[in-house]
Amino acid sequence: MTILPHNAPFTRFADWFAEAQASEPNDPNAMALATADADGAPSLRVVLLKAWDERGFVFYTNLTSQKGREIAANPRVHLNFHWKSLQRQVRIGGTAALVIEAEADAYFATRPRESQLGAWASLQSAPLPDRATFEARLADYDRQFPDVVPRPPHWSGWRVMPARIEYWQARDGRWHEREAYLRAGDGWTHGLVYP
Ligand SMILES: Cc1cc2nc3c(=O)[nH]c(=O)nc-3n(C[C@H](O)[C@H](O)[C@H](O)COP(=O)(O)O)c2cc1C
Ligand SMILES: Cc1ncc(COP(=O)(O)O)c(CN)c1O
Repeated sequence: MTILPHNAPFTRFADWFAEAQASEPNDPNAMALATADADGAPSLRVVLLKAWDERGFVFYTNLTSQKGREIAANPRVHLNFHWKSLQRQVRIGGTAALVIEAEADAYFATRPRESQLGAWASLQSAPLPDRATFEARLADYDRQFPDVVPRPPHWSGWRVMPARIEYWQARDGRWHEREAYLRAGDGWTHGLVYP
């Protein structure tokens, strides 16, 4: 099998993502993120892609959330983009690693103040007794940080470093096209998959 250059699967991602950004009415960067707990039980939720390059695909979240705890214990994850109007799906399987502090700080600084305060006030995935409790916590942090809101230590980014990337394009009669890239050393192997 041919070994393709290191950037081979990413040029297709660049094309498809640009087309999704031009055509999807909402959140073209939304992707489902699957994690598994220590017993192998899967869980799935949507997060937003905030950066990507040949190193991987970055999203930000609370590190003490369910997903944060699961990834810390088992960094093997899966991502799925479904661009409905383009009838396309991209599946990315790989391993997550925390972004460096400076990268997380730089992204956090671009977020609206309300979102920054939310990152402090939300004990993401923990039970919330009532909405007023969350609102009181938001008000507390609003007072605590009258100027710049620093990035909370429990909030950062994960970069999913892909081991497999599959591109799926719908075709008439369900005769879809599937093309998979598998990491092989410094490069990638590539092949078609039955629909
Ligand atoms: C379109 C969309 C985008 C979202 N983006 C994020 C995100 O980037 N980071 C995040 O922590 N939660 C995001 N959420 C909320 C998550 O889906 C989820 O509810 C939350 O992270 C808690 O997940 P967990 O309990 O499995 O950790 C998003 C939800 C939707 C519907
Ligand atoms: C709780 C939460 N955290 C983080 C994000 C990431 O996006 P942003 O940084 O644009 O808020 C989202 C997006 N919906 C979110 O809901």
